[in-house]
Amino acid sequence: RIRIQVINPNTCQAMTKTIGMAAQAAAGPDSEILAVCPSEGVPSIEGHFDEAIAAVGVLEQIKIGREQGVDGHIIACFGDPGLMAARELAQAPVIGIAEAAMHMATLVSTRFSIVTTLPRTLIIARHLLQLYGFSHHCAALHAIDLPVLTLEDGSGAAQRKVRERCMQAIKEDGCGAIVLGCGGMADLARALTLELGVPVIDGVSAAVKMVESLAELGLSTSKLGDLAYPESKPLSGKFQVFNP
Ligand SMILES: O=C(O)C[C@H]1NC(=O)NC1=O
Repeated sequence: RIRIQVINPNTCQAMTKTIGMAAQAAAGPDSEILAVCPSEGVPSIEGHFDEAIAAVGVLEQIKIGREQGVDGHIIACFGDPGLMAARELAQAPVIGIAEAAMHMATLVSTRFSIVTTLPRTLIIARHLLQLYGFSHHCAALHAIDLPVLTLEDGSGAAQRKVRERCMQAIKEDGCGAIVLGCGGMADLARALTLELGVPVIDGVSAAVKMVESLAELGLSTSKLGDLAYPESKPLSGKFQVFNP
């Protein structure tokens, strides 16, 4: 039995549910999904400041997951906030949905486009493309120019904008695949793939399959060198939660 902790780094319960359901839909019969979000923090992540705040909550959840003995952790926000810090803290694999979706897209296309939420977060996706070495694989980046939480407002407006932008990207970018740039879009990928006839990739589902693969291969985060457990020192104030 593989237990996978899926962390929505923002504190929106509805989005945590959307993400958890998408993860469960992708999970194999022997996998159990534990969908969580930080007990405190930021309701949505729409920039560098939000990411910095969210990262602490991610690390708290990583610590809890490690104590529960989970077989893998997923950071279900397209900025992959706290990913390397989480890998230092974790024993099991830690995968961010942006890296998962980008890797998957390179396996089924020569170039992919990204569709995300606010224009100001495009720079975060660009930075990740550079960091992960996928800049030359990305044809273009688009934003639907709606706040993240409109994906959970029940109007369907954000979902319609995502569909429009995907169609526009397919027409204009010369891309072979689309990466959905938000954890809250996780439930849209399968229907859009069928309707648009090109791979539309959601990082939550991609990360679930990658964690399952790593777990079954007996691979976990290397503790040799850069990702060794953090140097032990007495943390103070609100960070005492991390003291051993
Ligand atoms: O960066 C974005 O636009 C999306 C990102 N923000 C968030 O709260 N969850 C996410 O996946």
